[in-house]
Amino acid sequence: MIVANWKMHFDAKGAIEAGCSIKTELSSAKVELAVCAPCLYLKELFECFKDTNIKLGAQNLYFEDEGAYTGEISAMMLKSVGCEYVIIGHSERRQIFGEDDELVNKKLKSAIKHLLVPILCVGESLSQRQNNETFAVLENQLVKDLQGIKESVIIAYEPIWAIGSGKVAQPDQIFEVHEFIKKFIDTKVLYGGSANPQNALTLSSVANVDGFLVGGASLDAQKFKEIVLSFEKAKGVA
Ligand SMILES: O=C(CO)COP(=O)(O)O
Repeated sequence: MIVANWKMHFDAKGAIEAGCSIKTELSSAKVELAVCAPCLYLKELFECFKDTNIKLGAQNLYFEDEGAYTGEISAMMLKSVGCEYVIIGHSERRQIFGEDDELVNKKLKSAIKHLLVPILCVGESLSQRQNNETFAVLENQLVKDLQGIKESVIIAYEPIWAIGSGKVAQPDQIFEVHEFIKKFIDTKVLYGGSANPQNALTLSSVANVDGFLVGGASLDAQKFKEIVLSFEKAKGVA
């Protein structure tokens, strides 16, 4: 599965153009694809992607269904515009917006209640990796974030130091972390962090990489397509 995380990019016209390009380039892809777009553009993208294999996702939600929560968007709302996936606990939300594991857990439960498939992001910072704390950090996140949750949640391993930095994690680093996560929860584990057309084949060759969560390179349909094709080639699904 390959997921685009557009983050806070594009105006309305740009988002629809990017969505249409992805549709043109990738409607015959064999792997599962999802585009996690800014909420404003979801409804129009839903129309664009209908009758294709490209699914729609959001990048965040608030855990209550409705109420006096100015500026927030709920799982119920996302579902009503055709979302099937939602990214939860991205490191940018944890670091910039102060989301803690308790909040992430509530958000996951709300997504599941409304039949959205959550993509839970976990990952260590550079200093945590340098201090050999990677597995302790991941275990702590997984235990707290997934408390009381048995339903299928997709996990994205996103080392914070690799996000948007051009510093991609090495295959052996990814392999051992994905193995650790899969021992904890039997589910798909995606890799995220500077995945691009140049490194996609190497990263896809890591046996327990079940896909990617792609930031920067997903803004360009050609680059996104090259990542998808490399993944299909490496996994023998082309
Ligand atoms: O944060 C990411 C995806 O959620 C990764 O972003 P980049 O692919 O831009 O490094």
